[in-house]
Amino acid sequence: MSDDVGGVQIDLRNLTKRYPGQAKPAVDDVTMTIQAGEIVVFVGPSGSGKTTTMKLINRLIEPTSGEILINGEDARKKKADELRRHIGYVIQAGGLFPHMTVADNIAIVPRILKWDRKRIAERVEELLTMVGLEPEIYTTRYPRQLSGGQQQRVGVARALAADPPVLLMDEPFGAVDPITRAKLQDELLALQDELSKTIVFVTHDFDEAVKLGDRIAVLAEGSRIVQYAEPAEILANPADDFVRGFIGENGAMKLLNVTRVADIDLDQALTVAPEADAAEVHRELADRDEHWAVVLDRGAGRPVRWVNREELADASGPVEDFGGPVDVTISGRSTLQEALEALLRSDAELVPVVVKRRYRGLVTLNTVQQAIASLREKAKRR
Ligand SMILES: Nc1ncnc2c1ncn2[C@@H]1O[C@H](COP(=O)(O)OP(=O)(O)OP(=O)(O)O)[C@@H](O)[C@H]1O
Repeated sequence: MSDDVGGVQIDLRNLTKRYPGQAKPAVDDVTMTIQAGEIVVFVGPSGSGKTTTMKLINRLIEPTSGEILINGEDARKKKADELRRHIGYVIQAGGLFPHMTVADNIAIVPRILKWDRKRIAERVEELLTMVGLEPEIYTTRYPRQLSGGQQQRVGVARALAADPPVLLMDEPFGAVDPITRAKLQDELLALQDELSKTIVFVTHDFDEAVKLGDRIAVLAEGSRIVQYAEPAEILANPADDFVRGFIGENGAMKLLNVTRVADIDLDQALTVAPEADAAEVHRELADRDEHWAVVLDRGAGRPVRWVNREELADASGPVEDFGGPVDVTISGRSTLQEALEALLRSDAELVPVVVKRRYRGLVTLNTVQQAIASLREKAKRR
């Protein structure tokens, strides 16, 4: 995420919504802080109150009691219309007006704000480009002439029109096929890298929450917050069986997917120069009771070969004549899942990690296992 945070903090304080005629409140005394520039995902079963909580933020629904502070200011003290101009809102299938062109849909808020024609046209063009739709083709189309994914992109463009600090997204990608959905998710993350809005995102899909969320709020009935934490922490240490139920069977695999190689303790094997004496390397490995050495090239510090101790028994001459070439390396940005994939794909028992072309350490099956164990430990201590 960029340092330049475009979003603002949102505070919900003892927020309650009781619909008329309902025995239980849909939102029951919810208190939480949504930090500026973060994507916070609400996940929870149908009827838990996710949508109601979201609509309380832009006052499409008025609370029965409690407070909503946006950038420290009481949302209820503002005119609802005025408030909504600073909060973009995206719903399933984009929620576009069918009788308006793409350009007119996007221009709704700028027109209310009385921008001049030229400024609006420029903004529409800029936004369409930003969401990956060619302005020349799409400005004059009507929503029915667009695919589901394209409608969704226009919905996002419309929500961003007046550059609001806050975006509310209510199951925006629920109505598109899985491939388009994954693409839209990637696009949202790329946009967010640039814009750093404060985004509240509702979904019932835990995998979507893990992919998009800086933080996930797992909600139960009454919008009760069962756990509110970073995805890795929830995966490593689910608060209870309710959260575990949401994660599903393969929580450990999902944890591999949200953990980056740069953030774990790597194995540190002996590193040697290509011309190092094989017998000496063997002795040193035996002394250290280690199995592998990594040969780094001269100067650049890139891993070029790996050798194991057994191969070096009775060997003589330069170590570069032994062992095998390093043909797979991974970067610090890779996920543990990608590291595991690389390990299983290659014949090697280890995969060197290379950051800025320099060797940093190794990933082995043991490294992966240790990393998961230590993530769990850390999450428990919190
Ligand atoms: N306008 C309304 N009048 C009365 N009850 C309502 C109204 N809207 C929602 N509810 C009730 O409030 C509770 C929370 O609904 P809400 O739509 O916020 O849940 P949700 O978690 O978003 O559900 P879903 O995932 O199915 O969209 C539900 O019990 C619902 O029946």
